[in-house]
Amino acid sequence: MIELHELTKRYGTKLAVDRLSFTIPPGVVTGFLGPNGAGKSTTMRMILDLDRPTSGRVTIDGRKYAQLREPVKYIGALLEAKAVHPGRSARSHLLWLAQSNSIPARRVDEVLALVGLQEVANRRSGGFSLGMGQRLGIAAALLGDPQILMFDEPVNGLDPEGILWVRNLMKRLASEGRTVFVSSHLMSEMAVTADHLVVIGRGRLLADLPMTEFIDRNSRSTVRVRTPQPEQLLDALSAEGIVPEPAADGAYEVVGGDAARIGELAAAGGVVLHELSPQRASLEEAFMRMTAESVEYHAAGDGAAGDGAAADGQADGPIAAWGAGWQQPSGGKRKKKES
Ligand SMILES: Nc1ncnc2c1ncn2[C@@H]1O[C@H](COP(=O)(O)OP(=O)(O)OP(=O)(O)O)[C@@H](O)[C@H]1O
Repeated sequence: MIELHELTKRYGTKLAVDRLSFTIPPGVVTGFLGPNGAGKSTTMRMILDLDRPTSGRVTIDGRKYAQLREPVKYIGALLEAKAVHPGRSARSHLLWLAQSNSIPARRVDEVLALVGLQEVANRRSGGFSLGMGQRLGIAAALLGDPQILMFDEPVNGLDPEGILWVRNLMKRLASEGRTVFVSSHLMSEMAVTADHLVVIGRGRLLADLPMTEFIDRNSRSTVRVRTPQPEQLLDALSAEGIVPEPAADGAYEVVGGDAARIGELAAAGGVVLHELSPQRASLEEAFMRMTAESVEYHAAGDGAAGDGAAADGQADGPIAAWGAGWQQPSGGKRKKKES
């Protein structure tokens, strides 16, 4: 388990991480999301004692990183920056890491097999593709067989097969009872990998809750209805004050509607339906709505928070949509990128 208590990092006048407090529990995959510059890497670096907090603290199973004997056996990490000498082979890099952390050499071959790099284990890592480099970084993180794993953008540069492999690896590690903390810009991937989400914006905690709750709380649920008898449908629904909105493709949408009730009303009115489908927002839409106010840079002319942003995902949109379990980020209007 990793615990952050009021963790803060200031670089000169820049407040990169602002009093972050949250717990990363074992047994689940915890996703770490935030717009560019939100402070994710800085937070991860402080967890690993690579950056000194300005104030606040991090504990790993109740202890500070510096108090851990042989830390790689407690916590393994893949950070974005590659830390491998390009002239070294994958095997010699891992052997060097193993020797300096009293890990038996046979573990090197185990992790090479685990990440699928056996065949290139003796090649110079300088010639590795981005994806192979990621696999080597993951192998290094797993070397000490730690109970806690942290991955910053692990699927970066991986092909679809590699992405699937990382997804299954994360899930397996969590199912073994390990703590798995992972950041990614690939929302669709995060949506199917993480069980729990921690979202930050401008260094501050925006949300800390299960994935499904994050999406449900921060999205507009709608029911799509398609019929060859639109007038009869509108009549049938109006009996209960339901007013569908026409969608661009000829269907109708009922915001906050109950699909079962709509179906019953349509049936009672003898209305033929060609479609009746509840719509669930994607993680990307929910994320865009929630972080719209805390994005550090937007392209000039970027009206919405992104393609997935709902029309009402502005000013009080994401704030109003959240209950007591989240905090409003500091700062006012979005900053436009200067060109
Ligand atoms: N060494 C540093 N010196 C000064 N400012 C820094 C330093 N490292 C990070 N920052 C600033 O702190 C803020 C947080 O950066 P950080 O890299 O942690 O964000 P991030 O969420 O990981 O972003 P990204 O998703 O783009 O990787 C940014 O505004 C960044 O410019």
